[in-house]
Amino acid sequence: MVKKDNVILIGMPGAGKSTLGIVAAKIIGYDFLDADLLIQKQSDKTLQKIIDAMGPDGFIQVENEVLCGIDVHRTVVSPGGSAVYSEDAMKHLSEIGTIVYLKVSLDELMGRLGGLHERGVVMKDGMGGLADIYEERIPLYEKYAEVTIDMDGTTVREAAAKLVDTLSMRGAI
Ligand SMILES: Nc1ncnc2c1ncn2[C@@H]1O[C@H](COP(=O)(O)OP(=O)(O)OP(=O)(O)O)[C@@H](O)[C@H]1O
Ligand SMILES: O=C(O)C1=C[C@@H](O)[C@@H](O)[C@H](O)C1
Ligand SMILES: [Mg+2]
Repeated sequence: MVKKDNVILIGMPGAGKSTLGIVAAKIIGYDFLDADLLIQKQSDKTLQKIIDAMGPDGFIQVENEVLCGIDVHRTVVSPGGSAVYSEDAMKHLSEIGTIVYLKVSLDELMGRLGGLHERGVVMKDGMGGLADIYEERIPLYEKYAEVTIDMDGTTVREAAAKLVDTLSMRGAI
């Protein structure tokens, strides 16, 4: 059986997967892997270029393949917010780690991101903005979450502490 010794952060763009992933990894002595950077490295293109060239579905396919190939131990993994569109990838990630959903309200995300300008996100046809993405994805984050942490109203430092405390209490690290 594969050892489930990683921590996988999921959640909306701007939920803090990348920001908290590296801070938490330092606190608990794990490695850190930002899967967005892995996609860029393996494709030799920026995320935005992949999305522009292949469209949302093409990007999701690339992301799925890259996530399925992740083979790490004692690592905090931060995929992009769109990872939950890929069933194979989520199956693989849930086999190698504990899936932690960083739950942040739409209001708080709006405040953090100020909309979606300058931030490459997978926006399917007919979607108008962050609220549409939020509505479509919340059931997916909830479906895959083994642990859910409400991060509204926290500073980065408080959120990192909350993440580490929760993981420790759950025996996930
Ligand atoms: N409590 C908090 N926890 C995490 N990030 C916070 C918090 N409060 C504010 N922020 C800010 O919100 C942003 C989170 O962005 P980050 O890139 O980490 O999100 P992400 O979940 O990795 O998104 P993506 O899916 O696009 O990769 C950062 O600018 C960070 O400084
Ligand atoms: O949530 C999203 O749709 C995305 C988030 C980013 O991290 C990247 O993975 C990509 O730009 C898509
Ligand atoms: Mg990120």
